[in-house]
Amino acid sequence: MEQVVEIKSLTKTFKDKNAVTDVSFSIKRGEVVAILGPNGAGKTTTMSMMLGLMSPTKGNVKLFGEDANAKHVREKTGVMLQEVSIMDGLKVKEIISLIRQYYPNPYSLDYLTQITGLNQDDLKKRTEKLSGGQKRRVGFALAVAGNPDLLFFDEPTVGMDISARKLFWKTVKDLANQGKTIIFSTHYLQEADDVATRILLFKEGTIIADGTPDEIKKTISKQSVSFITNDVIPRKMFLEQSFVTDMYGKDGRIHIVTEDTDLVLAKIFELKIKVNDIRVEKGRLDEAFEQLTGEHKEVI
Ligand SMILES: Nc1ncnc2c1ncn2[C@@H]1O[C@H](COP(=O)(O)OP(=O)(O)OP(=O)(O)O)[C@@H](O)[C@H]1O
Repeated sequence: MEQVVEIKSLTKTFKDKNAVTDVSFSIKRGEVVAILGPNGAGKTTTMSMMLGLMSPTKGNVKLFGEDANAKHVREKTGVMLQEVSIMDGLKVKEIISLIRQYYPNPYSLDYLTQITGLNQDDLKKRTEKLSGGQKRRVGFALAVAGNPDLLFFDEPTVGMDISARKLFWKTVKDLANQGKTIIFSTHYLQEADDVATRILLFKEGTIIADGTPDEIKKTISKQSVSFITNDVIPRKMFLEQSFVTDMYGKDGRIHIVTEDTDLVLAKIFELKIKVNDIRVEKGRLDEAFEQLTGEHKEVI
């Protein structure tokens, strides 16, 4: 299958701090890739380099086998950044029409209004009079206007209300079904789980996991048993059990990460530990995220 994005040994250093360190990956046509990671993990920096908006300190980026700034690469690429900046002084309809003109095979204005939920009143508004949420809808329309093969969205749903979000993801799925390649960053893990065919998980400037949401959940996120207790938990004894892989406290609950929740429950009952509100949890993406990025732990 055609490689749309190829990134080799990408590094970006700001003063003497590495924001991105030796990152390599490629993305094929039709993939929907979520870029996840905690704040400061290097997601935006990587996206900026992919788009040719920032030059790498080392390594290189190819989009459609060429430089991201090449004219016909730009014609095939649509972008919606975190800060949607739209030219003031124009009506929404005028700016969408203006952007459509740059492209050889743009979507119709009707299609763009339908997929973004902009109504006739919105189209007549001057861009500086738009609310934050309306601005994002316009930003989305502008990103898609040229009927691009490759779309980048940096935290696209921040500031969108629930109906705008729903419509946005429905459209992304429709665009993916048309064979478009889509790359987005988000802090809403459910969005990645629902929409992405692949997740790239960043931490401290490197990729620490790369796979489908199911692969990431299955291979890394273990099952766990969690509960509330006032008893002293024999931590060392639990950690010595072959089926226990981790144990930690979070939000007043003890979590025992395991390959076999039945054995953990049996142990709890055998030891007669007084526990309340027992929850047995199978792998979830947020757990995988927490385990992989180490964002959850308190010492117990
Ligand atoms: N222009 C800059 N100058 C100096 N340091 C920068 C610059 N841009 C980013 N950084 C640093 O690079 C690191 C990665 O930042 P980046 O914005 O790529 O993270 P991110 O994963 O997108 O985070 P967030 O989820 O908060 O948007 C951070 O430590 C950040 O402080």
